[in-house]
Amino acid sequence: MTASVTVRVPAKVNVQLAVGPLRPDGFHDLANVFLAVGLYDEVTVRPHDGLKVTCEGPDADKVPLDAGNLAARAALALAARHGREANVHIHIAKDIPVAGGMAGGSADGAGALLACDALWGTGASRDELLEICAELGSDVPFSLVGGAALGRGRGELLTPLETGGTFHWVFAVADGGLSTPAVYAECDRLRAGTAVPDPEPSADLLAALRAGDAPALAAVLANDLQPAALSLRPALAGTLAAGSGAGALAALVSGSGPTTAFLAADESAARKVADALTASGTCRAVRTARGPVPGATVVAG
Ligand SMILES: C[C@@](CO)(OP(=O)(O)O)[C@H](O)COP(=O)(O)OP(=O)(O)OC[C@H]1O[C@@H](n2ccc(N)nc2=O)[C@H](O)[C@@H]1O
Ligand SMILES: Nc1ncnc2c1ncn2[C@@H]1O[C@H](COP(=O)(O)OP(=O)(O)O)[C@@H](O)[C@H]1O
Repeated sequence: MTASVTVRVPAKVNVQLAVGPLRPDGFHDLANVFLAVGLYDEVTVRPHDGLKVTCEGPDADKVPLDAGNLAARAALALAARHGREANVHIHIAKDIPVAGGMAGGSADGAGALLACDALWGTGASRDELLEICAELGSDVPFSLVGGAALGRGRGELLTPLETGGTFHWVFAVADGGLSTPAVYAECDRLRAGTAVPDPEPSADLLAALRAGDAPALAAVLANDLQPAALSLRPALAGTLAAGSGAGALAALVSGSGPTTAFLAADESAARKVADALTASGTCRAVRTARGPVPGATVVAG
């Protein structure tokens, strides 16, 4: 019997996040172009008497360890579908910033799902796993799939995208998180009274991804949630300016923030931007990562 299974799952940055009007169900239709980047959480599951979640890492104290944890919810959802108990100890080695707009919770949900499927020998199909992911959260399917993808609907309906190369990113991690629903609500407030178009992917952006052309991608990066994140956290403007001033090709808020993302021309440019951001004192931590990278992957067990 397998003693444990470990799954590695990447963070994401949204290279385009076009947000449509508020839907009656409280969500927004999106054109959400995801890129998986090489910052990872690792989720390990092993048999246990009952369900237990533990977490280690610099942000571990901010992660809920009860049944609200997305990893626990994933295990419970898979177990319920297959008529078994979720008797499992889930351990999360967390490196993705918490509540940072990089889908760390979603990563843990997708990771726990894949890990439990392997541990229990459930043999769930890819489609079933994706269906459970979509029930857990809008971003969870992408954490399973990785690479680059266009998310339609509330972000859960994925079409894989071709990429022609590797993009070099720098991430400035802010002090504290931002609540995703609060950022969407602020976006609605800021746009009240204006006509909000249906969200559409940018053809130029998809072409830049396909070509692996960083300057072309930089010219069209777009996040409709950025004004809302800046409104709730005005200090982020200073972080964006610090990275831009250090030679980043482009700077933007990652998803709902407050992590800010900087696209660099190459690895050495990324290093310079990272050093300048660290020296600027405008953020808590600085990380570099490349993308695209694969989605949730079993690495042990
Ligand atoms: C903004 C994005 C961009 O990729 O991610 P983050 O930057 O937070 O990581 C996502 O849309 C976040 O996806 P996720 O964090 O999975 O959200 P969910 O759990 O599905 O929804 C949480 C809440 O966010 C709002 N929400 C989410 C998705 C969506 N298309 N429209 C929304 O309005 C709703 O208020 C919802 O109740
Ligand atoms: N495994 C998890 N890791 C992190 N946060 C989680 C997890 N499960 C549930 N959460 C909750 O989800 C919220 C959003 O976390 P996260 O997914 O890291 O950020 P974001 O939605 O900005 O990408 C957290 O504040 C926390 O309350």
